Amino acid sequence: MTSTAPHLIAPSLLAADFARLGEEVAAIESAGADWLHLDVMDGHFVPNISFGPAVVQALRPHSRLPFDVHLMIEPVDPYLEAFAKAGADHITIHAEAGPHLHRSLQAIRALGVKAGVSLCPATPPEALSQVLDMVDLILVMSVNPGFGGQKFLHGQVGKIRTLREMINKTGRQIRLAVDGGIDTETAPVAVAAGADVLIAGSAVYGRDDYAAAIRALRSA
Ligand SMILES: O=C(CO)[C@H](O)[C@H](O)COP(=O)(O)O
Ligand SMILES: [Co+2]
Repeated sequence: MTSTAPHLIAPSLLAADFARLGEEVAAIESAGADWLHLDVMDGHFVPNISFGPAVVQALRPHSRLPFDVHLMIEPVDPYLEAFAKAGADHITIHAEAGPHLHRSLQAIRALGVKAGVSLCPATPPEALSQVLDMVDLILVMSVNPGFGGQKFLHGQVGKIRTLREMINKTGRQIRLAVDGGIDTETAPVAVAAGADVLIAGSAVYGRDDYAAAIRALRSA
């Protein structure tokens, strides 16, 4: 079962040149990206540290693209307002990042931001069965979160398929994103399973020609 919505390409800033972030954000909009994916890592929930709300806020004037903020942090609740104020359009939290997923999703919605929830590779799709009415976006991690440039875990494809079926049954418009190891070989696999947002770091920011890389993913 595939999605009827147009597929979106969301380059991940994690693979950009951190010394030139403003230019990198503007360049990816000109290259035809649909969203900008921003990976926030805390060195606690994941074994890496990236950037926080101050960087998101500094980048906001450089692009009109929707800012898709992927929070790999624990706890999340104390930081939601800061990311919303910084200019996040979507805030995605991890189902594994605390015992009160429902409360955190309520808090995101109360901030007027689209609410997303992400699943690590070891978490089953059923973890979301009680919150499907509260989410605008589901993000399947096809690598273990924390680093760019890892290999796509093909064992996650069945989960993408199951989540597509769960989403279609709701009748709600919920985007299904796949994040990690997406390139021209794995993008068609993810889309065939039902994904409609492709998040790609190395396969876009790791290339010289961003527009060509985005076109290649779109047509793959
Ligand atoms: O959330 C992430 C890592 O935790 C990144 O979004 C993801 O890994 C993108 O990088 P790549 O396309 O290079 O795998
Ligand atoms: Co991400």
